[in-house]
Amino acid sequence: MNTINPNETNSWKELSDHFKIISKIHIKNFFVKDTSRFKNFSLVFNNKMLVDFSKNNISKNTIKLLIQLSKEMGLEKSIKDMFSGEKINKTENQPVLHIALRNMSNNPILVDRQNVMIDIKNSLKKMKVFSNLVIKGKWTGYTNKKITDIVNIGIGGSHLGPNMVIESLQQYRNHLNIHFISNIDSCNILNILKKINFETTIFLISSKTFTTKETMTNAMTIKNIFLKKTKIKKSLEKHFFALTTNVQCAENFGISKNNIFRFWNWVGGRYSLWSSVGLSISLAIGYKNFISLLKGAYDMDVHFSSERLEKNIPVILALIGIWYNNFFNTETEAILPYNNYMHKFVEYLQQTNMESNGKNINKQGKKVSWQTGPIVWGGIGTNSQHAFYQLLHQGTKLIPCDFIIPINKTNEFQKHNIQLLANFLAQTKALAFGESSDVFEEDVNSNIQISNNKKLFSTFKNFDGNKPSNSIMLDILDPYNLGSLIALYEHKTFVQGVIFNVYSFDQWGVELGKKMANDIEKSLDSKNQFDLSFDSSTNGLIKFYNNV
Ligand SMILES: O=P(O)(O)OC[C@H]1O[C@H](O)[C@H](O)[C@@H](O)[C@@H]1O
Repeated sequence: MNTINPNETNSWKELSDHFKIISKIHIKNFFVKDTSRFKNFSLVFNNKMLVDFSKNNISKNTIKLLIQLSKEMGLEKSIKDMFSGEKINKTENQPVLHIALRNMSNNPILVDRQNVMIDIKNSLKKMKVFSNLVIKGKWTGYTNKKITDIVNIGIGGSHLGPNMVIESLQQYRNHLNIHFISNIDSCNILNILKKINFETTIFLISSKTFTTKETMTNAMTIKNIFLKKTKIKKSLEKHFFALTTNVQCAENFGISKNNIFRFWNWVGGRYSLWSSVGLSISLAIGYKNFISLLKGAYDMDVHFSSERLEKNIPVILALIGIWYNNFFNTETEAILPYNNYMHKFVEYLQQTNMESNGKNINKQGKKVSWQTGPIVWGGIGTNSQHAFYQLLHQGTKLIPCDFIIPINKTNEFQKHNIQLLANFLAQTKALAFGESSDVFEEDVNSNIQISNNKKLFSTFKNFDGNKPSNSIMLDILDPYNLGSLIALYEHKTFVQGVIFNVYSFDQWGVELGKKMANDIEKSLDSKNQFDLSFDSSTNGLIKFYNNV
């Protein structure tokens, strides 16, 4: 195991010195000095994805030093360890093998000397058969009607991935309506109940552990309402399914054996959309498209595990992220997809990144003295341009951005597509290069007496530029490219975790809140006379609730 901290490496010291030079250079000057800047700082994946990282505060030497850092932190070995099924999730004593779920090669992947590919292939077969039956109307409900609606009941990784993929791939959707119940807030259930007919709806209870409170409470409520209506216990067999690693708990809940779609403990919750947790995806867009999604991710896995670091897209994006996070001390990064269907992408990435690398203890159990995972946020373009871009352009915070756009030339609204692309290009250009306020003077309303205030007025309109961004262009938004894009961000997160020297595949930070919620829930039970043995704030809030 690597035992070095990033800030103890030689590269870190070199990068700190290098930062003092680079931080004084405006991005536009890198372009002046190097007329082949785009060529030198962009990579193409499979002729389908272009990653332009030229509009960053980096030189060739920056990349060289960052790669040196990754080598000192043992990145190459860490990649090998993950792909060969080593138990790299040490705090849970598990391998991390979402890459096995999309392994399209014939190579076996071993966990405790067992080839997991056999179970994975069987699971895929089961998903294929079931998806086809439902889509073709051959799986019917308890009154023999065809299925029209699917409700996925799950939260966190058992919700965000499938929800994001299904939203992003709207254009590949079939006739099935897909709904998600995730929140314990009863508004969520009530809203979905208004839309569905139990006779034609199936429920996928999606939970790796099958113990998550929200999911179990929601599933039990739905089951009770369902049985009240059907009055036949056997009707559950036609309508209730489990996507889980915990077969026993699913059976105890009343799910029949055949209706359990298994996956395994070595799949992290936030990396589980490739497993049976993706059943809602396979139902929504068809099994063939689900396989294309996996294939896109697999090709990115091959690129990530075999390409040299200098040309490795997830590695380069991860290192640029480290450069800002740890040397420029930026606290956040913005993800800005220019595609309306991708409106759930940021929410999904927040879990991937922030749950993985939001850690303050290193692999040796010591408090870190360097910054770890950034705050990930963002929104879709062009809407966000009219909401928060003001701060990106003229605020006091430096926010590195990823602009993402799938090219769209096919539909009849070409004017819209062109305007969308023009905005995408204009924003990254404005951020990087800025513009002197003189350019705007001719726009100034002639009624305004600007002569005295001219200087003052123009400062408000000044764009300093020098704001970094990556541009990611996809040749189309299809299952294959979306798979590649998701895998790219998964691996970026992994690389950063290696460099931060933290364990990226556990999430102990979510436990305390869950435990406290259980204790407080008991005290809210009126039978217990509102136990007020907490701190004065919690007690005060409970008293207010009690008196309303
Ligand atoms: O799939 P489940 O076991 O129900 O877990 C659902 C989610 O809850 C947990 O609190 C974790 O923070 C997530 O990583 C996980 O995806």
